[in-house]
Amino acid sequence: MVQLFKYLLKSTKSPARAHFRPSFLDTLRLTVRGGHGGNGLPKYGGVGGQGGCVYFVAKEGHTLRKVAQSLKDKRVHATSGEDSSKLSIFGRRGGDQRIEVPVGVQVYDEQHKLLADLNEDEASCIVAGGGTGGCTGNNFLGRPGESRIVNLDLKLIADVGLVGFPNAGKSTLLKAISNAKPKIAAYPFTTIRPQIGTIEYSDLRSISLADLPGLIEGAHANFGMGHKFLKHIERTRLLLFIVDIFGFQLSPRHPHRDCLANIYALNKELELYDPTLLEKPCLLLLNKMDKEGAQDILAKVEPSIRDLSVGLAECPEEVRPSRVLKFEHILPISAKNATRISQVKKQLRKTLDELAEEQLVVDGQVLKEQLQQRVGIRGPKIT
Ligand SMILES: Nc1nc2c(ncn2[C@@H]2O[C@H](COP(=O)(O)OP(=O)(O)OP(=O)(O)O)[C@@H](O)[C@H]2O)c(=O)[nH]1
Repeated sequence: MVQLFKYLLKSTKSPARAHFRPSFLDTLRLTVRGGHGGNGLPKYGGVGGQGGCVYFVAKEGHTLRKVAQSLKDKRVHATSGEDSSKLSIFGRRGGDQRIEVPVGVQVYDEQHKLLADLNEDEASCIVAGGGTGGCTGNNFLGRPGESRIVNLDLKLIADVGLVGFPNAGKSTLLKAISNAKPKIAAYPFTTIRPQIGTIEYSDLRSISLADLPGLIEGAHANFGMGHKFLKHIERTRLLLFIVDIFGFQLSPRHPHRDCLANIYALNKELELYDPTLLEKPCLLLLNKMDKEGAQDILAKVEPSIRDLSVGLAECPEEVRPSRVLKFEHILPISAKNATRISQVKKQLRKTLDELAEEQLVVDGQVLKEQLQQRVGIRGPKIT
């Protein structure tokens, strides 16, 4: 009977747990410890085996949730090195612990010092070295391995980051332009976790587009879901801003901001979070152009959007940025009716290709300088 009750309770609890469990995990804290070095054997000058180390390897498709599930107590220990013995003068090395983590993970120590940035497949780093084996230098006593607490912080890597306030139409655009299937509803904060879609082109090239939800005024100060999503923008190469042409009001307690004020507010949020974000190339989409009156608003605000510094003085002080964005392109669209979506697709591709070309030139220049330094003045002339 007791068993039956236990079983029934378990079966009623699990759906609720599953419902409340946040499905997107982007930070994880682990305790890692390298193996102890084995002891040496003074009589024969035997050397103990080195302790194994703990290392992380980035794997495409892996998630932090999988890591958390595989390490129940969030502790990882490598095994100790073998002691030296009469039969084995050199003790065997301890076994390493390999932990697979998602691509895009940054590893920090307790003092928030960056230990490694695993931003490509198969990138790896040692997070806890093994202790040295006992030998003459340490009185034949093996040393303990390194031990520390590490924080894994996942920052998504996408070519394009979609930046906009709630209800602007980010999910609708993502659905229209890519293979993603986000949830769409007529109320703010429908999207509660980052969504990534892939845009495919006829020449088989594809680019990734991340919808970064939860951006509101004050997000830079961690208001709302603040940094949880803003941090993902850092890893994108291009920012795609999207605003509702009719403006946005977060709640009846907040002021209604028109489309131009929203652009300034987005500008200010990024500036306060990390001013270097303003240096990224950016495009602007003015959404919901299918609605009545949209064309009139567009005609009125377009000149001010083309040069944001012009209307800065009239912008409400609380959303006034000190440095304004310069959009490379401005496109009025209707995400709902898929109007001008193919143009957005083309423009994204064009801008990213241009960026890649510029990067190629920079990389070439760096390589040339490195070669010149290595070969020196007596080597062959590098042109
Ligand atoms: N008329 C019109 N409505 C649109 C358009 N794009 C989106 N909407 C509507 O605007 C509402 C919000 O759209 P979403 O795509 O969920 O907006 P979001 O920016 O993802 O919102 P959050 O999930 O809160 O971040 C929905 O009711 C959409 O149907 C458009 O081009 N025209």
